[in-house]
Amino acid sequence: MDDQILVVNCGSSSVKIALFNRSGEPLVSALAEKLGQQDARLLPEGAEAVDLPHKADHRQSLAAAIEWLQDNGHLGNAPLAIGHRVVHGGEAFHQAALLDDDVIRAIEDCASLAPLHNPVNLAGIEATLELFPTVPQVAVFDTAFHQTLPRHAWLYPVPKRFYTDWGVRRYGFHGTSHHYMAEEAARRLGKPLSETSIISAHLGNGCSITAVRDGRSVDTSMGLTPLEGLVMGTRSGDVDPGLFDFLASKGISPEQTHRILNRESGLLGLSGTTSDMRNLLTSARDGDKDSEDAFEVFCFRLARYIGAMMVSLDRLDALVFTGGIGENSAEVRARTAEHLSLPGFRIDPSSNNDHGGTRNGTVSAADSRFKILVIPTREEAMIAREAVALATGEATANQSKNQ
Ligand SMILES: Nc1ncnc2c1ncn2[C@@H]1O[C@H](COP(=O)(O)OP(=O)(O)O)[C@@H](O)[C@H]1O
Ligand SMILES: CC(=O)OP(=O)(O)O
Ligand SMILES: [Mg+2]
Repeated sequence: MDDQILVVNCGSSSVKIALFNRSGEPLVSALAEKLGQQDARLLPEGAEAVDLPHKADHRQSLAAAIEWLQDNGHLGNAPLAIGHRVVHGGEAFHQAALLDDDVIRAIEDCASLAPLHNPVNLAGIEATLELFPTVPQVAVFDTAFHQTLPRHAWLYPVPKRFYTDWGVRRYGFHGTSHHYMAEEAARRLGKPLSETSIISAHLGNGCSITAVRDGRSVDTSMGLTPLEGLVMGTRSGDVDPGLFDFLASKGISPEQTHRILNRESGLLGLSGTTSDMRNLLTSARDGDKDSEDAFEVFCFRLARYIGAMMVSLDRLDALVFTGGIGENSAEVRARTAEHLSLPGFRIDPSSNNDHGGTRNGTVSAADSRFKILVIPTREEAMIAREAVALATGEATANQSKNQ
């Protein structure tokens, strides 16, 4: 009972927790949502929703979620190890790290680069340190997998001192998911990871795309912060930097611009109604022009980035779709592939409609120049794996594969 691994993923308005056994098999998970609101609640997998304290914050929700796991017999006195998703690790972390005062300070130092993410990641860490002071805790960074980017891919063409003085560069995010995509694609293709080259499109609320060459991240769409790149639920992705000046001339402050580009743009900004792709597709099918626009811009920009990622590869074994949108939206995959007929991506409509369910995730047509795969992401399982490895010095069965 005391060999479970607890994984904590504190997002901007939610906390996801998941419990795994020591060999990395999932046991149970729960989502605490609407944090800071009147109706904050805990949604345990396969069980009744539980009300959280009025306007519960991350710490209170996490404590309530852990209590639920214990009261319902899923978790003993304490887990064997705890793994935390930490979004920004700057240049300090090329891999996961056991939490100590120095690591916590380094995460605090990166908070200004990921203001929506790192402070809540730290709140989760503080909460579990308080509850389980003797359990080893591990931080798994979104940025770590991208520390292999070549210099030409991470340097921005701005005065060099911005990098040397302030660390202004491309870091990249969702690395845990892109890393898993590369490993899982390699497994499905029957190749070693070190000989597998893919383009991985992680399309959730946040969206990013990564070129993985022979198992290493070589280009990625997110940058200094998780705002650059693709269109997202509420984030704009790439815009003309001239927009900042223009908005300032209209009396919009830098703080307002930050809020608009992070929270009021993307699918929400264009549709005017929703940041959620599922709702957007329903409105677009009902003929709502703004939702159609949002869908079209999302797919076009994604296709453009897929083309751009090919520049960093000398061979492409598969284009991989993942995340809530990538795994579930046949429309997004089909429309994106339509823009990519010149390089030779072709979707097989019937496999695409069942998300590759009968073909081991393959949704490309027989005459497609490149394989197209749908692979469900397993960020929490990857975090559990890293936590076991660091806390116990053991590699799990999964981890020794493909290396
Ligand atoms: N069946 C579906 N069709 C289209 N989009 C979907 C579907 N299911 C989920 N999504 C979309 O996936 C997105 C959420 O992705 P997810 O990876 O769960 O988010 P997060 O980044 O918060 O983990 C939302 O835009 C949601 O509408
Ligand atoms: C880095 C990032 O964008 O994360 P999320 O998709 O969880 O918002
Ligand atoms: Mg996600």
